[in-house]
Amino acid sequence: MSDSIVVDRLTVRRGHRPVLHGINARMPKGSITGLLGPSGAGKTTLMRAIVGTQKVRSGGVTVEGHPAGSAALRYRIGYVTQDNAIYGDLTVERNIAYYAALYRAPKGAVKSVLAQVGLTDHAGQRADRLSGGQRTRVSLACALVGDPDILVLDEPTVGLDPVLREQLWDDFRDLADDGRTLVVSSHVMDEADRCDRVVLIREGRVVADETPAALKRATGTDDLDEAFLTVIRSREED
Ligand SMILES: Nc1ncnc2c1ncn2[C@@H]1O[C@H](COP(=O)(O)OP(=O)(O)OP(=O)(O)O)[C@@H](O)[C@H]1O
Repeated sequence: MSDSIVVDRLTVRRGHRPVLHGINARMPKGSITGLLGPSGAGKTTLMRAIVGTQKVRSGGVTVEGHPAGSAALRYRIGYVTQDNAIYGDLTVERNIAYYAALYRAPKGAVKSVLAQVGLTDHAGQRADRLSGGQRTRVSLACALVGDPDILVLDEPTVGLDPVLREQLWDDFRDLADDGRTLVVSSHVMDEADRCDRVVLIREGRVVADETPAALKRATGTDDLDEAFLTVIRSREED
Protein backbone atom coordinates (compact mmCIF):
# COMPACT_ATOMS: atom_id res chain seq x y z
CA MET A 1 0.00 0.00 0.00
CA SER A 2 1.48 3.41 -0.90
CA ASP A 3 1.76 6.18 1.64
CA SER A 4 -0.53 9.15 1.31
CA ILE A 5 1.05 11.11 4.16
CA VAL A 6 4.69 11.00 5.21
CA VAL A 7 5.80 12.81 8.35
CA ASP A 8 9.56 13.17 8.33
CA ARG A 9 11.52 14.28 11.41
CA LEU A 10 8.90 16.89 12.15
CA THR A 11 9.83 19.39 14.82
CA VAL A 12 7.39 22.10 15.91
CA ARG A 13 7.61 24.78 18.58
CA ARG A 14 4.52 26.61 19.79
CA GLY A 15 5.11 29.72 21.82
CA HIS A 16 8.63 29.02 22.97
CA ARG A 17 8.00 25.41 23.82
CA PRO A 18 8.97 22.40 21.74
CA VAL A 19 5.73 20.53 21.02
CA LEU A 20 6.78 17.88 18.48
CA HIS A 21 10.29 16.47 18.70
CA GLY A 22 11.39 15.22 15.27
CA ILE A 23 8.58 12.70 14.78
CA ASN A 24 8.18 10.23 11.90
CA ALA A 25 4.97 8.57 10.76
CA ARG A 26 3.44 7.20 7.57
CA MET A 27 -0.23 7.02 6.72
CA PRO A 28 -1.11 4.59 3.93
CA LYS A 29 -3.57 5.57 1.20
CA GLY A 30 -7.03 4.13 1.72
CA SER A 31 -6.61 3.60 5.43
CA ILE A 32 -7.67 5.05 8.78
CA THR A 33 -4.90 6.16 11.10
CA GLY A 34 -5.87 6.96 14.67
CA LEU A 35 -3.89 9.57 16.58
CA LEU A 36 -4.11 8.71 20.24
CA GLY A 37 -2.54 10.24 23.25
CA PRO A 38 -3.19 12.31 26.35
CA SER A 39 -4.37 15.88 26.24
CA GLY A 40 -1.52 18.17 25.20
CA ALA A 41 0.47 15.34 23.58
CA GLY A 42 0.62 17.12 20.22
CA LYS A 43 -2.15 15.45 18.19
CA THR A 44 -3.76 18.68 17.00
CA THR A 45 -0.36 20.16 16.22
CA LEU A 46 0.47 17.15 14.03
CA MET A 47 -2.89 17.48 12.26
CA ARG A 48 -2.25 21.16 11.62
CA ALA A 49 1.13 20.26 10.12
CA ILE A 50 -0.55 17.70 7.83
CA VAL A 51 -3.14 20.25 6.69
CA GLY A 52 -0.40 22.85 6.26
CA THR A 53 -1.56 25.46 8.75
CA GLN A 54 1.22 24.86 11.28
CA LYS A 55 4.57 26.62 11.11
CA VAL A 56 7.23 23.95 11.42
CA ARG A 57 10.73 24.37 12.75
CA SER A 58 12.40 21.52 10.88
CA GLY A 59 11.53 18.36 8.98
CA GLY A 60 8.16 18.32 7.30
CA VAL A 61 5.10 16.56 5.98
CA THR A 62 4.46 15.34 2.45
CA VAL A 63 0.87 14.70 1.35
CA GLU A 64 0.27 12.80 -1.89
CA GLY A 65 3.80 13.74 -2.92
CA HIS A 66 3.34 17.47 -2.29
CA PRO A 67 4.67 19.47 0.66
CA ALA A 68 1.83 19.99 3.18
CA GLY A 69 0.08 23.29 2.56
CA SER A 70 0.79 23.34 -1.22
CA ALA A 71 -1.80 24.91 -3.48
CA ALA A 72 -2.12 21.52 -5.23
CA LEU A 73 -3.61 20.10 -2.03
CA ARG A 74 -6.06 22.89 -1.27
CA TYR A 75 -9.19 21.11 -2.49
CA ARG A 76 -8.00 17.62 -1.68
CA ILE A 77 -7.96 17.83 2.11
CA GLY A 78 -10.95 18.13 4.41
CA TYR A 79 -10.15 19.26 7.95
CA VAL A 80 -12.51 19.24 10.92
CA THR A 81 -11.12 21.16 13.88
CA GLN A 82 -12.21 20.83 17.49
CA ASP A 83 -13.76 24.28 17.55
CA ASN A 84 -16.27 23.73 14.77
CA ALA A 85 -15.55 26.60 12.42
CA ILE A 86 -19.12 27.07 11.23
CA TYR A 87 -21.25 30.20 10.88
CA GLY A 88 -23.68 30.49 13.79
CA ASP A 89 -26.03 32.87 11.98
CA LEU A 90 -26.47 30.57 8.98
CA THR A 91 -28.66 27.50 8.81
CA VAL A 92 -27.13 24.05 8.77
CA GLU A 93 -27.89 23.74 5.06
CA ARG A 94 -26.39 27.17 4.20
CA ASN A 95 -23.21 26.31 6.08
CA ILE A 96 -22.77 23.14 4.06
CA ALA A 97 -23.81 24.87 0.81
CA TYR A 98 -21.10 27.46 1.40
CA TYR A 99 -18.42 24.72 1.45
CA ALA A 100 -20.12 22.94 -1.46
CA ALA A 101 -19.70 26.10 -3.57
CA LEU A 102 -16.11 26.56 -2.42
CA TYR A 103 -15.25 22.98 -3.42
CA ARG A 104 -17.45 23.08 -6.53
CA ALA A 105 -19.34 20.03 -5.28
CA PRO A 106 -21.95 18.50 -7.60
CA LYS A 107 -25.65 19.27 -7.24
CA GLY A 108 -27.24 17.05 -4.63
CA ALA A 109 -24.06 16.81 -2.54
CA VAL A 110 -25.49 18.99 0.25
CA LYS A 111 -28.58 16.81 0.66
CA SER A 112 -26.56 13.65 0.59
CA VAL A 113 -24.07 14.74 3.29
CA LEU A 114 -26.94 16.09 5.41
CA ALA A 115 -28.38 12.57 5.41
CA GLN A 116 -24.97 11.01 5.98
CA VAL A 117 -24.41 12.93 9.23
CA GLY A 118 -28.04 12.53 10.32
CA LEU A 119 -29.02 16.21 10.10
CA THR A 120 -31.68 16.21 7.40
CA ASP A 121 -34.32 17.18 9.94
CA HIS A 122 -32.21 20.13 11.13
CA ALA A 123 -31.33 21.50 7.68
CA GLY A 124 -33.21 24.77 8.27
CA GLN A 125 -32.02 25.36 11.83
CA ARG A 126 -29.53 28.13 12.67
CA ALA A 127 -26.16 26.64 13.58
CA ASP A 128 -25.94 28.63 16.82
CA ARG A 129 -29.08 26.87 18.07
CA LEU A 130 -27.62 23.38 17.75
CA SER A 131 -26.19 21.11 20.42
CA GLY A 132 -22.43 20.55 20.57
CA GLY A 133 -22.72 17.13 18.95
CA GLN A 134 -24.91 18.52 16.17
CA ARG A 135 -22.39 21.30 15.50
CA THR A 136 -19.64 18.70 15.22
CA ARG A 137 -21.75 16.90 12.62
CA VAL A 138 -22.23 20.11 10.63
CA SER A 139 -18.43 20.57 10.58
CA LEU A 140 -18.02 17.02 9.42
CA ALA A 141 -20.58 17.56 6.66
CA CYS A 142 -18.70 20.70 5.54
CA ALA A 143 -15.52 18.64 5.24
CA LEU A 144 -17.24 15.75 3.46
CA VAL A 145 -19.17 17.79 0.90
CA GLY A 146 -16.04 18.53 -1.14
CA ASP A 147 -15.37 14.78 -1.44
CA PRO A 148 -11.73 15.15 -0.38
CA ASP A 149 -9.07 12.46 -0.88
CA ILE A 150 -7.73 13.09 2.60
CA LEU A 151 -9.80 13.72 5.73
CA VAL A 152 -8.18 15.04 8.88
CA LEU A 153 -10.63 14.87 11.76
CA ASP A 154 -9.81 16.23 15.20
CA GLU A 155 -11.92 14.30 17.71
CA PRO A 156 -14.94 14.10 15.39
CA THR A 157 -17.04 11.95 17.69
CA VAL A 158 -16.82 14.00 20.89
CA GLY A 159 -20.30 14.59 22.29
CA LEU A 160 -21.99 12.11 19.98
CA ASP A 161 -24.25 9.35 21.21
CA PRO A 162 -23.08 5.75 20.75
CA VAL A 163 -25.42 5.07 17.80
CA LEU A 164 -24.20 8.03 15.78
CA ARG A 165 -20.62 7.33 16.78
CA GLU A 166 -20.98 3.81 15.40
CA GLN A 167 -22.58 5.12 12.19
CA LEU A 168 -19.79 7.62 11.67
CA TRP A 169 -17.12 4.99 12.12
CA ASP A 170 -18.93 2.86 9.53
CA ASP A 171 -18.86 5.90 7.21
CA PHE A 172 -15.16 6.41 7.88
CA ARG A 173 -14.56 2.78 6.94
CA ASP A 174 -16.53 3.18 3.69
CA LEU A 175 -14.53 6.31 2.84
CA ALA A 176 -11.24 4.45 3.43
CA ASP A 177 -12.45 1.47 1.40
CA ASP A 178 -13.10 3.94 -1.40
CA GLY A 179 -9.41 4.88 -1.33
CA ARG A 180 -9.52 7.93 0.90
CA THR A 181 -6.99 8.49 3.63
CA LEU A 182 -8.32 9.36 7.07
CA VAL A 183 -6.45 10.69 10.07
CA VAL A 184 -8.65 10.73 13.15
CA SER A 185 -7.68 11.83 16.64
CA SER A 186 -9.43 10.42 19.65
CA HIS A 187 -9.17 9.99 23.37
CA VAL A 188 -11.31 6.89 23.24
CA MET A 189 -9.40 3.68 22.94
CA ASP A 190 -12.30 1.60 21.67
CA GLU A 191 -12.26 3.86 18.61
CA ALA A 192 -8.60 2.98 18.09
CA ASP A 193 -9.77 -0.55 17.44
CA ARG A 194 -11.64 0.70 14.36
CA CYS A 195 -8.43 2.10 12.85
CA ASP A 196 -6.01 0.33 10.52
CA ARG A 197 -3.08 1.88 12.37
CA VAL A 198 -2.69 3.71 15.61
CA VAL A 199 -0.04 6.31 16.26
CA LEU A 200 0.39 6.85 19.99
CA ILE A 201 1.80 10.24 20.85
CA ARG A 202 3.06 11.29 24.23
CA GLU A 203 4.79 14.56 25.08
CA GLY A 204 5.48 15.28 21.43
CA ARG A 205 6.99 11.90 20.63
CA VAL A 206 5.57 8.88 18.79
CA VAL A 207 5.68 6.02 21.26
CA ALA A 208 4.01 3.45 19.00
CA ASP A 209 2.96 3.24 15.36
CA GLU A 210 1.29 -0.11 14.81
CA THR A 211 -1.86 -1.90 13.81
CA PRO A 212 -4.17 -2.30 16.82
CA ALA A 213 -3.63 -6.09 16.64
CA ALA A 214 0.17 -5.74 16.65
CA LEU A 215 0.01 -3.31 19.54
CA LYS A 216 -2.09 -5.74 21.56
CA ARG A 217 0.25 -8.62 20.68
CA ALA A 218 3.36 -6.65 21.60
CA THR A 219 1.93 -5.64 24.96
CA GLY A 220 0.24 -8.97 25.75
CA THR A 221 -3.22 -7.50 26.30
CA ASP A 222 -6.52 -7.32 24.46
CA ASP A 223 -7.31 -3.95 25.94
CA LEU A 224 -5.90 -0.95 24.06
CA ASP A 225 -6.04 1.29 27.15
CA GLU A 226 -3.86 -1.22 28.93
CA ALA A 227 -1.61 -1.57 25.85
CA PHE A 228 -1.04 2.18 25.78
CA LEU A 229 -0.13 2.24 29.47
CA THR A 230 2.24 -0.69 28.97
CA VAL A 231 3.99 1.14 26.11
CA ILE A 232 4.36 4.25 28.26
CA ARG A 233 5.68 2.32 31.25
CA SER A 234 8.23 0.48 29.11
CA ARG A 235 9.37 3.81 27.64
CA GLU A 236 9.82 5.24 31.11
CA GLU A 237 11.99 2.29 32.10
CA ASP A 238 14.29 2.82 29.04
N1 LIG B 1 -1.26 28.57 20.40
C1 LIG B 1 -0.41 27.92 21.19
N2 LIG B 1 0.66 28.56 21.74
C2 LIG B 1 1.51 27.92 22.53
N3 LIG B 1 1.42 26.61 22.85
C3 LIG B 1 0.39 25.94 22.36
C4 LIG B 1 -0.58 26.54 21.50
N4 LIG B 1 -1.49 25.61 21.16
C5 LIG B 1 -1.12 24.48 21.78
N5 LIG B 1 0.00 24.66 22.48
C6 LIG B 1 0.72 23.64 23.28
O1 LIG B 1 1.17 22.63 22.41
C7 LIG B 1 1.10 21.33 23.06
C8 LIG B 1 0.37 20.36 22.15
O2 LIG B 1 -0.97 20.80 21.98
P1 LIG B 1 -1.99 20.04 21.02
O3 LIG B 1 -3.21 20.89 20.92
O4 LIG B 1 -1.29 19.65 19.77
O5 LIG B 1 -2.29 18.73 21.90
P2 LIG B 1 -3.40 17.63 21.72
O6 LIG B 1 -2.69 16.30 21.85
O7 LIG B 1 -4.17 17.85 20.48
O8 LIG B 1 -4.31 17.86 23.00
P3 LIG B 1 -5.92 17.69 23.20
O9 LIG B 1 -6.17 16.21 23.18
O10 LIG B 1 -6.15 18.28 24.55
O11 LIG B 1 -6.60 18.43 22.10
C9 LIG B 1 0.43 21.58 24.39
O12 LIG B 1 1.40 21.57 25.39
C10 LIG B 1 -0.22 22.94 24.25
O13 LIG B 1 -0.22 23.60 25.49
